Amino acid sequence: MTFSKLGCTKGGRQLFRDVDHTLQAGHWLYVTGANGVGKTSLLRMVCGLAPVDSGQILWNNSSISAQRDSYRQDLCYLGHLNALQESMSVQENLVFTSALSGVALDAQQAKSVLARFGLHGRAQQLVRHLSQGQKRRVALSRLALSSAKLWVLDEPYVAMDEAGIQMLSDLIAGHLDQGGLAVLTSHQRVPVGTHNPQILELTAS
Ligand SMILES: Nc1ncnc2c1ncn2[C@@H]1O[C@H](COP(=O)(O)OP(=O)(O)OP(=O)(O)O)[C@@H](O)[C@H]1O
Repeated sequence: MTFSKLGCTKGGRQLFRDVDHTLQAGHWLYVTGANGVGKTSLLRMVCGLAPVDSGQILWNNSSISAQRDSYRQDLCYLGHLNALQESMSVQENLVFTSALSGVALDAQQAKSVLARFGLHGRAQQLVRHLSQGQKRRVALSRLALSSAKLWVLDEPYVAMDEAGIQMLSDLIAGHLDQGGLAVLTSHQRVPVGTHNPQILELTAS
């Protein structure tokens, strides 16, 4: 994935401009910078959730805006919010979001991924009855079910305890080992196995 002279304007204010970076398969990009500098805005552009104001984002050497459907298949995005249906059970949420990406998840698969994320026995519980950290774990367990090549994660470690942080780091490392890519923001520096990050520090323009 390549950023070419990428720029972002919000509310008439230029946040950043002329950002150039290339991320190869098997690597991850750690987007850093002060509060409000535009990290989430950058991630939203990478996901196609916000238009690219200036410059380009290339995926497989062509602009993401020219290949929206196929690009979406290659992408798994976890934002600040967990994007869970609070009134549905944990298992229903996993089945539902898997179906949206064309994967038919059975109960056994759901149980085993939940066990892996320390949520054994929670499959039938309503999401609204989970703690913040448990909700985050459900959201993150979607990554383990995703075959997307590019993971875009906005503050994925928020509300996670030490075991959860390790679990997620191992998951990302496994993804990179298989040739995946990840772009993430975090206000805490997190090691991802032996994978050193490429660092993109945004600064106010
Ligand atoms: N739709 C919008 N209209 C106007 N301003 C916006 C809009 N969206 C974001 N902003 C502003 O753009 C700036 C960057 O926001 P963004 O969420 O990208 O920052 P961030 O680097 O992720 O911050 P943090 O570290 O606090 O999460 C902020 O000043 C924010 O108020």
